[in-house]
Amino acid sequence: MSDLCHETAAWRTLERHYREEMADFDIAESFAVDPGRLDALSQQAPHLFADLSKNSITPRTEELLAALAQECDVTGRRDKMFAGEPINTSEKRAVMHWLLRMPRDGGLLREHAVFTAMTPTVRAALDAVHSTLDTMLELAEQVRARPEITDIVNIGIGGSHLGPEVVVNALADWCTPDKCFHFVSNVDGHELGHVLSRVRPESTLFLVASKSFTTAETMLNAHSARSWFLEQGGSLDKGAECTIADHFVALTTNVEAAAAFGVERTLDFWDWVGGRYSLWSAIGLPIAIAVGAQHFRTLLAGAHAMDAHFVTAPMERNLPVRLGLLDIWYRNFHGYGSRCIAPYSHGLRRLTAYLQQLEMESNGKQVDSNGRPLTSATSAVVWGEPGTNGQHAFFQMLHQGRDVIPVEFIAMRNGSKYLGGHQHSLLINAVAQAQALMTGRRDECSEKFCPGNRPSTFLLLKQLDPASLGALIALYEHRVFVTGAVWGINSFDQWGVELGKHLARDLAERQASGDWKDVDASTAGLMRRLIAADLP
Ligand SMILES: O=P(O)(O)OC[C@H]1O[C@H](O)[C@H](O)[C@@H](O)[C@@H]1O
Repeated sequence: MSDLCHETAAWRTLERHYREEMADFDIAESFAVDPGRLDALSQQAPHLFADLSKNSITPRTEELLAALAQECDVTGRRDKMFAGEPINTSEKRAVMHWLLRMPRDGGLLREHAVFTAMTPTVRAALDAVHSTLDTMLELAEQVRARPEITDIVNIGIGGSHLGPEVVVNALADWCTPDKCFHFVSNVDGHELGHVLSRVRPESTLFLVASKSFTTAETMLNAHSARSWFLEQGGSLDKGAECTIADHFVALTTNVEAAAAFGVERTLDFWDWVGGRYSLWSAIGLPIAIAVGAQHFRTLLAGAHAMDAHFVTAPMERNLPVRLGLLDIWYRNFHGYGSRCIAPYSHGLRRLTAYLQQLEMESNGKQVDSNGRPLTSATSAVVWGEPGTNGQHAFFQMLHQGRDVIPVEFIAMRNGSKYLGGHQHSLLINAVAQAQALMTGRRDECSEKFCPGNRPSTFLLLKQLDPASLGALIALYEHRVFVTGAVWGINSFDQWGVELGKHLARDLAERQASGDWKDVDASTAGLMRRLIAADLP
């Protein structure tokens, strides 16, 4: 048995199924043929309902995809992750973001082997998780109780930025109205400069969030914030009124580097928390300050419920597995190159950016975890915008363009506390778009013709609350795990990103020395133009 997915028997069967049974498949017609279609292809999962029935699949497709998952040992790989094995092979690290949301007593998994057969190392890690969590939530409550702190500035990028930003935006109804939250990530001075022009040192708390505490953008922004703080009357002197010690907190695994930077208060986490999976760790401090300890724990509980579902639900009713396999079906058998995310929610306006890192940084790889080249395509391009805005922009292409792009609708039955009457209109639009993509407009000719038969998935939450949001994000994490497991890749490293960082450092050194030897003409030419004082 080969462990390369495209060499499995299940893969060949799926190719045949695609060619022979699905070539003329029409989603709308399939509802007439199979009255049980909606029930078979939809399900309840923790905190959300998923309708997969408007996809180009049949129950038979799902059966064959499940056979592929079995042949690729998806559950075996999952169990290794939940046993704390070093499945991030290139960095020799365990992958245990799920541990960050496991209750001390194992919660929903207390009678499952994940908890009962936990190794002493993982058990010790769980203890450390809870002790840091308690400290973090205590600190969050202290900050919430300080009325003089009116602004929280989170300085971080990638995983140390996107998750907290998504959650704080999404949980706006739960956030303290007493404080303003600013998320600074770009090294473009405009971003930090703009924030600093609107805050005062004595009323601002800076959170320097960086797993490595070496990321160039974050370090430059943190140093600039520190200089600004001192220039504006802040002090290094512990006896002073407005001190760095009181106004800067570091969130990192690199405690030494944070101390060297001069931050006294550090919340740490561990190398087994991947950056893009870190919002549940100390990186979540801005969230905890925004929503408070209790709601942060509820966010964790929602994610834990999805973890338990992923670990215990049978394959055919396991939502992360079903969605992950659907992604394989579209990417590898239909050849669709992208997937559109359409959250019908202003609160989720940054979700797509978050998912772009989660999916494309995890699974945008071309070798498997043993370094063998993959001939099958991997991560699709993930893109999108909230509805209904997207309807007035790119939805035209989704309906009538030549490319078929599966769409993911995410909606909440209950809306924001503001202007509740708008929610109905928002939801109707989401459902109508999914319907229009499927049915098209086939009775018209030429310009008005819409082909229809365009797939979509509909995820429905009761409301955008801490528990549902936790479950939704964990659902995506595990779905990415499933696709990565089928492709056999290591979803937890990011060597492509490292290349860019390395070359940026190299160019900075060359700029200082003026040595452009062995640098391609375009790169050297651009650098010379950047340096030239008399740029035309
Ligand atoms: O948290 P940091 O160590 O500063 O890293 C921030 C980000 O850096 C890089 O872009 C990595 O590819 C991301 O995965 C990471 O989240």
